Amino acid sequence: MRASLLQIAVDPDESADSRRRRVAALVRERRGVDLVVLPELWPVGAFAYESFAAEAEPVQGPTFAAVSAAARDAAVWLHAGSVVERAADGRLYNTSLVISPAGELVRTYRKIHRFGFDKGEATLMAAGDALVTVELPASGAGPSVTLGLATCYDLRFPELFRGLTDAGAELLVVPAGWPERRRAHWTLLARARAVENQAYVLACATAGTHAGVEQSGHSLVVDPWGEVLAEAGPGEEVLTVELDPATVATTRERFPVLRDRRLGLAPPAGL
Ligand SMILES: O=C(O)CCC(=O)C(=O)O
Repeated sequence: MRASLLQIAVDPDESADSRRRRVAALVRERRGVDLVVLPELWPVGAFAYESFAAEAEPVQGPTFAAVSAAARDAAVWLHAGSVVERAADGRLYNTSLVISPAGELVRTYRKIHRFGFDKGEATLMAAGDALVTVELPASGAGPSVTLGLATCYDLRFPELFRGLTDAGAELLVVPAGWPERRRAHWTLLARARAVENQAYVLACATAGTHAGVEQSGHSLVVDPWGEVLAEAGPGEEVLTVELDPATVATTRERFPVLRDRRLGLAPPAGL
């Protein structure tokens, strides 16, 4: 299968509406690939905390309207990155959307680990509490493949990814708005999650600078052996890779580390 990661620049001189139109046009250009992935909170900017409330939208709000039509026109599966969701009870969530080639919303994922410690997203947004996978059905000569969903800061929590692996995930998809100053962690953790779960990692970051935070760019795709198949530079870029989902099963068969897990170990003895 072919996948494209759209590493979108998020800069303050472009409105969310203008970026939605621009991103929809980029998605339309991806006709012919199977899966397109967008970054975290690209309409508003992951660090534009002051704009979260004003730019919050329902799951099927303006971002969904713009990109679902583009997914349908291009006939691609679209992981649309995330939006600031305003839920029915008024709470905000960092919510990812997965859209079918027919333009239908098939799955949402509310970011589980909120970034900022006692500030920013961690105080402005509510946390999701459910693991989410989505199976893309077989198409043409390609087999079905199961995506496991995570968002940005989630990348630091290996147990979430192990849970996705246990639920059958073969491609771990991680939209992000990762700061440049911690880029070394981004690439290291993306490779670690691929190696330890023997799965593909598709990690799609933003570029540009917003709210004074320079974004890392350097989206990357890692194979189940931990090899980086492709890595973007710092600016806006489309990264397209060829993946073979069968590699996940063959890697797990030939080097069956997951089989050697020891669950239910006794806790350390007390004093
Ligand atoms: O963990 C990090 O260093 C960055 C996380 C982050 O920026 C986010 O989750 O929005």
